[in-house]
Amino acid sequence: MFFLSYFGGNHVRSTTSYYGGAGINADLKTFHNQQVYAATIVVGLTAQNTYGVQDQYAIPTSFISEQFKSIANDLNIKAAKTGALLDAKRVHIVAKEWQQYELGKLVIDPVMVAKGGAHLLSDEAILTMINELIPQAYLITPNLPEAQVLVNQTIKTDNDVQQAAKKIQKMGVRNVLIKGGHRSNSENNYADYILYEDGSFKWFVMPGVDTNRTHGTGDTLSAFITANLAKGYDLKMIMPQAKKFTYEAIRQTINVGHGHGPLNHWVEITMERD
Ligand SMILES: Nc1ncnc2c1ncn2[C@@H]1O[C@H](COP(=O)(O)OP(=O)(O)OP(=O)(O)O)[C@@H](O)[C@H]1O
Ligand SMILES: Cc1ncc(COP(=O)(O)O)c(N)n1
Repeated sequence: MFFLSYFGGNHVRSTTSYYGGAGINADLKTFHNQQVYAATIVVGLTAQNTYGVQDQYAIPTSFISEQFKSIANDLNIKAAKTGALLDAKRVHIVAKEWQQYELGKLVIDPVMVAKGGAHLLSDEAILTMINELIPQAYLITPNLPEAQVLVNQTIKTDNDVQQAAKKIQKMGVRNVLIKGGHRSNSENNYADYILYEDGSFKWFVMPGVDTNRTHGTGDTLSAFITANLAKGYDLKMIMPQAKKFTYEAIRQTINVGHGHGPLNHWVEITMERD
């Protein structure tokens, strides 16, 4: 799924999940926290909770196109993000519609597999994403397993991460953020790596929080970035605050559900204030 947000002329988008922790819900909560107006284009629905994804339902492509038209004919969109796009047909329609309209900066969160193991992007959709969507994007934010699939290589060392980011950038996306939530180091730190469009790069390192309440961490990080791109902030300024927001949303835990719980989207980290 996939959706949009809007702030006095700005827009964002993402995925859906209906118990409230990941996908569209994590995105909407983050956009609201960051004070951007959020609107959505829903590409698919999931039945899920903190135990996992129980079912999913793909929205007909004609209806996805109709949603694009409704949004583009009315709102002044400045940035948008994708979430789970499910299959090749849906990646194709999103890429095609994106090309038609002026919708600002596109952030791709290439959601492939949910924490519980459910596949939210088919194998054949990955090629469509590489060929049709990635070349249109301002930023892509794969986690380590997703980066491995995109480059078709195992990623173990810091050097592997850097090489993978270069390879993904060559696919046509301007900036590449490889999230490190699936690989803590010997000091229990999680390191995210970003390769910027000017060729410079940076590692963002934060201590690991010992918790299983990490449902929607990637959605939250990419939604924070998208919201602040919509507000006009520079990506290099946004990154440290995005990492801090996600870290605090994990650390200041809330007790919801019995499995992989959601983050705390009430934390107060903004671009203006720590
Ligand atoms: N236990 C943790 N403690 C601290 N930071 C974490 C932890 N788990 C993940 N992170 C951070 O959360 C962000 C998201 O990374 P991650 O690799 O988990 O994304 P993801 O797998 O796409 O998440 P999701 O699929 O839940 O949306 C990164 O900044 C990562 O470093
Ligand atoms: C619709 C949707 N989008 C994204 C995720 C990723 O979140 P996680 O990996 O934490 O399960 C999800 N579970 N559901």
